[in-house]
Amino acid sequence: MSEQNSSFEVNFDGLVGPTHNYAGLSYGNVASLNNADAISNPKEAALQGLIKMKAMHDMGLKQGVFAPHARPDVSALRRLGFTGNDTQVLNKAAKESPILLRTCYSASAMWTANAATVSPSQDTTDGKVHFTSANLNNKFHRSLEPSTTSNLLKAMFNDDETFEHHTHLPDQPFFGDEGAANHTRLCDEHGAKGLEVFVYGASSLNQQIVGPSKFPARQTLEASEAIARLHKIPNEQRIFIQQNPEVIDQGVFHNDVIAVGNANVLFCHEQAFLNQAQALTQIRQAYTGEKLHIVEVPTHAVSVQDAVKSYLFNSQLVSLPDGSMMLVAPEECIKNQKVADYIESMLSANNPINAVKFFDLRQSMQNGGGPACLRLRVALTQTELSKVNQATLMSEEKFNTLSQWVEKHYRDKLSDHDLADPQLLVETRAALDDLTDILNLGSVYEFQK
Ligand SMILES: NCCC[C@H](NC(=O)CCC(=O)O)C(=O)O
Repeated sequence: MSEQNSSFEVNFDGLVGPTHNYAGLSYGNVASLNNADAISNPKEAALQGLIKMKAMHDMGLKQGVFAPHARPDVSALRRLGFTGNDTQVLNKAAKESPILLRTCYSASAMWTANAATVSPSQDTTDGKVHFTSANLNNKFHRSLEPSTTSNLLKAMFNDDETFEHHTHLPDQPFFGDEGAANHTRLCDEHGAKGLEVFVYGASSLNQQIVGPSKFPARQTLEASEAIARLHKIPNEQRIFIQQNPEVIDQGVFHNDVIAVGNANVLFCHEQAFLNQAQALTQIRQAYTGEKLHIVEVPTHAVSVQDAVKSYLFNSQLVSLPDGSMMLVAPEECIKNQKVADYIESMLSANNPINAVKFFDLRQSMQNGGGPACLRLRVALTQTELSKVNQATLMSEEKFNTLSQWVEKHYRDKLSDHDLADPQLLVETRAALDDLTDILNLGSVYEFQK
């Protein structure tokens, strides 16, 4: 491959929105439920995210920014029967149903691993990069995301010859889709053909497939199959694997809480997949690259409970420009002795992962989102990268502008009580109006149309 058209993985991180709060909305997500009444700090949350983005950029990686959504979602509240002007709608909702008000205030779009599934041009028969926004219909607050996500994706990847955008799958549990959190791509290098691994939690049609019994399976096989079809991925370049229903019941609500892939490495817990030995054999057989490394973590080293608490597998695994591989982990991993010990032993063992960097992402972690949840990966060639909206790419200058923007517009404390304050809506709209200029997005929000 010529230097001119070398390929990269670009991570588009969700910029945490000004209404980041803890509302306990995600049944099956242990952190979200445990922190239901905590007071959030949106300013700190956004800055923690920006520091990670800047650090990735400084390591020579390609880094992008994904804008937050407009919250509160006043039109969702209107659709639910709250009437009057914006202030009246908020007042009525605060009085009649504080929980609905919380859902419409959620900043959950920050977890862009759930924004969409992306297939790079090397994997698609038409040679385009395909995007399907996730319908996220398992949780009401997240089901509000797909149309704005599509607007944003189109404003970021705005070139019809290069990028293909698909409408999210029908808004129905039958096609429950949580985006890239249940999808990974294995390949010798980012510019090579990949094997796309789709991980589902249950099937809507096949009753033989037994899902979890306590917590919901958010991704269905039928959704994953539809996406593989939409993205024009040849049969031999895709595989569908079932997540272990027992770990979903222990709080592994997305596959990226128990496994992460990068290039030719799959890093997973030994209980990640149903019938794991067989599942890994299938993956090995389907892999057409030269060498696949599977780093499987045994339960005696790290229990499922420790994996859920520390978010070890929600680390990002990235290939650095010098060809080495780094684990980008949440700080919670050092605080857990077993996990810290495991990481140390893994770095010196015979596998491609040879460095680790820890980040303080506590504000996001407390809602169940680690480093990998916060980013959407898009593998692009140099030419494709040149077609991306350049204002959405991270640089020293962009980092400074965005940090100042956060300092100017964000509150440092948000509790349930604050959500009834109509001033918060005014503040968020002013912030997002500024942001769409900074990121050159045009009018992507309903309130701007
Ligand atoms: N990939 C990480 C997603 C985390 C997200 N948490 C939330 O929506 C919590 C929101 C709250 O409880 O306020 C979820 O569960 O989908």
